[in-house]
Amino acid sequence: MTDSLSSTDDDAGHEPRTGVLLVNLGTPESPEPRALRRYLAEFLADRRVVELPRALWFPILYGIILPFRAPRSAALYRSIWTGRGSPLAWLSEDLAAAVAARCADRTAVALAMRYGEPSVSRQMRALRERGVERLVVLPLYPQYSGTTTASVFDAVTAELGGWRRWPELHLIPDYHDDAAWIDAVAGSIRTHREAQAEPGHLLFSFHGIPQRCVDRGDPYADQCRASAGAIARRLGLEEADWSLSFQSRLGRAQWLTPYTDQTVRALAARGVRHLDVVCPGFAVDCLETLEEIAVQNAGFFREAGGQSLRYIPALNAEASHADALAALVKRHLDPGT
Ligand SMILES: C=CC1=C(C)c2cc3[nH]c(cc4nc(cc5[nH]c(cc1n2)c(C)c5CCC(=O)O)C(CCC(=O)O)=C4C)c(C)c3C=C
Ligand SMILES: [Fe+2]
Ligand SMILES: [Fe+2]
Repeated sequence: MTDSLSSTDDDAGHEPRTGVLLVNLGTPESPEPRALRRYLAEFLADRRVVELPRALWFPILYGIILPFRAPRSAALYRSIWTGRGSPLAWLSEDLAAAVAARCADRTAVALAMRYGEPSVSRQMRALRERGVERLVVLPLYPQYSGTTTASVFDAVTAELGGWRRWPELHLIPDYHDDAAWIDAVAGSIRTHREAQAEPGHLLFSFHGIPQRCVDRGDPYADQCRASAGAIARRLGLEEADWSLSFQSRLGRAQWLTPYTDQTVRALAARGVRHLDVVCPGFAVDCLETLEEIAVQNAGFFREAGGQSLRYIPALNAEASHADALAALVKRHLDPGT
């Protein structure tokens, strides 16, 4: 655990000890089919992620999806694996350490994964052992979705179901329009584009969700559009300079459109030679950015006649990112500041 609790804090007055739980999605433990099966089985059995009746879904999951997808996904993960393991895991750890360094005394910061380890339960218990009486939960998803954010909150409240004494609990549902976060993303885009000889068209690509979720009231798509609009305005872009699309579709149902793969092909066909792609729904880089965008979609763009697709990395553990998240937590606890 990363924290700023020190031995002298016990004498520091009446402020409750605060815990900040950052939660990301999770990632397989190794890029091997067995680990992928375990990870995907937990992820795709979550009712927040796949809403089909279990009697219908489990035979498809165990009979078709896991046997076919686990080896294929393992090979993709192998292509992005590093000496420190899965990028999502260690980039999230580095981000949590950077946020902890910016938090007040008597504040402990922990990182949990919704699927796999370290689990939400384990990290909540660790914070309890540190004497935390006030808990802030910040899912590392800028835009709220029932499929991601609500699933994190489910895990938190399921763990609390077994606690005699609840902490003072604060849930941060999203930060899609947070000014400091918008500035951080815009600043990163500007820096990357200024380093290019020729400016490109800017594509905002967000992870998709099934259209049905949005039809039933999920605010995710509206928040993605609001984030992209605010970042584009901050950059002073004209409407014609940027586009928005949704990636990572799974299965045959209708997902949010336009799809990223079709969009990059259409932009190339329209004569766009250089395409800058940014994924502001991902706090840190992961399979869906490093492989799906930077490799797979870069290939689609070139096949369709484009010259170069330039992926702009996630904010990861950058100072501007940690500053924005630490300020978000602080403001949530002290709205006057
Ligand atoms: C950023 C927000 C995310 C939303 C919304 C989301 C919805 C969603 N995802 C799936 C299925 C899969 N996603 C996978 C990987 C993955 N997804 C996110 C984030 C969101 N998902 C991240 C950060 C990652 C990368 C994890 C990593 O280890 O790097 C995968 C696994 C990879 C693969 O096999 O392709 C699946 C499967 C659904 C069904 C869904 C909404 C219903
Ligand atoms: Fe609160
Ligand atoms: Fe996903």
